[in-house]
Amino acid sequence: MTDYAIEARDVAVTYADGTEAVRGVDLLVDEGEFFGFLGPNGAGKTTVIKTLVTLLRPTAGSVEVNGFDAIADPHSVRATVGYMAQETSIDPELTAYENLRFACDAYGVPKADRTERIDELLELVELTDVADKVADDFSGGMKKRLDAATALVHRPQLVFLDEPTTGLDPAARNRLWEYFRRINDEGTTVFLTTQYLEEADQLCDRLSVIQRGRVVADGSPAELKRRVGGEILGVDLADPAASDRAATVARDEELFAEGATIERTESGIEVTARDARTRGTDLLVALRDAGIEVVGFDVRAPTLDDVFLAVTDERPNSVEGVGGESTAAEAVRSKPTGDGGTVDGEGAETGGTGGNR
Ligand SMILES: Nc1ncnc2c1ncn2[C@@H]1O[C@H](COP(=O)(O)OP(=O)(O)OP(=O)(O)O)[C@@H](O)[C@H]1O
Repeated sequence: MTDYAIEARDVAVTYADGTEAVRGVDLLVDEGEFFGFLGPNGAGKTTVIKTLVTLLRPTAGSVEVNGFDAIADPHSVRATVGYMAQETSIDPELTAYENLRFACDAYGVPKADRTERIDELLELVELTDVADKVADDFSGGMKKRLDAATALVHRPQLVFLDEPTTGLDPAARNRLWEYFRRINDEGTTVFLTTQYLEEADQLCDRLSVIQRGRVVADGSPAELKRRVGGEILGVDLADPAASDRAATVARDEELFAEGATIERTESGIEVTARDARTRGTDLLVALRDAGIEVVGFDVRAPTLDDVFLAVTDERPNSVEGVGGESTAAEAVRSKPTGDGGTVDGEGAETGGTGGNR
């Protein structure tokens, strides 16, 4: 047994059609941690989750979940995890209550606990009033809420939530966040993927970012934001078409510290720099001297959106860094220690195998 809820090393998954979905992924998640797993569409998040919950067998590498070997002992893994998949697992012909009772059966929840557990979960996901209605009549959001509840009936040691709040309105999302926090506070390890970076920021102790099947960054939200390399100065121009010229002005080596990045935006430019706040007014003066009219500006701390865009290089209209070779992407990718980082792995030839929960 380890103290890790998840210890995955050098994991590769190649699908039967030859798609190398995951390569050389290392993931170490501590017991009790609230862990976020982010990445663009098709990066390999669901493939990793399915491997961790034993629905897919890795092509290479080792996976231990809650101290059990996922390849040699998948049943023990499944008994100790909950999994809320992206695609619904609820039965549309059953009522909300019946779906939860069915999940209690499937997960072996003691009979004496079931009524209280189901009532609590129905209330949590705001379905108490429709407990006796069939799920087929539910909206997409209601189905999602019911789905989340079914993954939690057995109070698993570790729960995988694959985009659990997609499609929920903010109030329902907030209620789920509260519940996820509460179960995490009670000791449940949470492994979350989400398309809402604010959600990851609010909830997660630590994050990994996966891109094209490889982990490209990890750290706490605060660490990752620090690695963006300073604060972000946004400048709005009267004529956004002047953003090229404005970027050239901002690239002047006299202006910002080494490592700054300048990017064009729809309304002007954005400068990410350690000294963005103190040197911002110098940039405004330089722009005025160049005959470029500024209509607004602000300085803000980086968000996880900035981290994500920097690390995945997906921010449009990116302009090269100034006065040095470092860019925001490189800064975020560089890690102080070697654990949990990117490891090159060879794709093996066998495809993944499916299984049941
Ligand atoms: N059954 C499959 N057979 C072949 N390729 C697959 C299969 N499932 C997924 N893939 C491919 O593997 C890669 C990773 O997919 P995966 O669903 O794990 O990504 P993801 O990060 O979860 O994406 P999303 O955010 O869109 O759900 C993609 O290129 C995808 O097309």
